[in-house]
Amino acid sequence: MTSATIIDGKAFAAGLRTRIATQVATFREATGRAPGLAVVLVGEDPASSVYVRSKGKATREAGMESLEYRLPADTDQATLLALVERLNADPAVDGILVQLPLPRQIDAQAVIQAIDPDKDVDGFHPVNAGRLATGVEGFVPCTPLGCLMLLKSIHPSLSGMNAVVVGRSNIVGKPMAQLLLGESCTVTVAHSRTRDLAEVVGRADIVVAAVGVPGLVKGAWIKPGASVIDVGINRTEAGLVGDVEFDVAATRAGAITPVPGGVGPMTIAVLLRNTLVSAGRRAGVAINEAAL
Ligand SMILES: Nc1nc2c(c(=O)[nH]1)N[C@@H](CN(C=O)c1ccc(C(=O)N[C@@H](CCC(=O)O)C(=O)O)cc1)CN2
Repeated sequence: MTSATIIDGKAFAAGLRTRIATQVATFREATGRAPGLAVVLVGEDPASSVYVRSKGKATREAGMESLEYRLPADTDQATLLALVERLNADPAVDGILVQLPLPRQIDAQAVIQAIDPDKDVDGFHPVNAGRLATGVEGFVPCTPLGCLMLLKSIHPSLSGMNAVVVGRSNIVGKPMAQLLLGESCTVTVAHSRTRDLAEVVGRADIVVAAVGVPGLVKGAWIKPGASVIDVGINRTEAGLVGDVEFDVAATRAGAITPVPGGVGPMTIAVLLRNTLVSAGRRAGVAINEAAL
């Protein structure tokens, strides 16, 4: 029996997108132009193509300008870097995003590092990782910031809570840990070499699972009443599943995100938020971030 509150990320993201659209309209009145987001897709990975299409649609629905660049799968690194340089120099572009994963002939780190950190609305550039780690204003990666927003909708203060992040990727695990530390949580980052994961997870008031292994986090490990955020999006024969064994976890957790409809929709909504914030900073127009 499900006893947990199911955190409706789809509804939360829809509300965020509406609030963003309101401030985009104000920005347009003040500047006479729309915030611009450039999205670059290399190749035809089916999931990436869907995400890029969704980003373009959401960008336009928020009243922003969407610039889409679709390059063939055999694009070489120099061509991609030249496009990034062009976008860096374009005053109509407030945010640049190169969809990941990239084909193997391209060094993703080199591409990320070529993006102007002040247009890096993905928050993947090492400058933005450093800003997050040191508490300086920058851009925070969309998925972990979306997870934090969902958590704060349940617990307005996270101070003093034990948080366990399962996964140590640069895109989710590490920035998630930094964000939770910034909220005064006691943070543990668990990974593939962690001993006794069950015991580590069992101590957590907050569990964020971001490993990409279907059902790795067992429901029986969850401390009764804990909040569980499942970042996993795994395509299996049974359909789309997360990293958490949802059915059992939902009988123990206080609150839990579903897959799909939990964290996923927040990724695109936060991308729009970061683009609006970037446009505001670049144009010297105040954006009310607290109202987003
Ligand atoms: N440059 C980037 N690349 C990638 C990112 C990113 O943030 N920046 N994240 C992911 C993919 N992603 C956005 O790009 C993304 C993933 C999932 C969803 C989403 O809404 N998921 C739905 C399920 C959709 C489905 O059926 O596949 C859900 O969980 O409900 C949106 C965006 C990797 N690459």
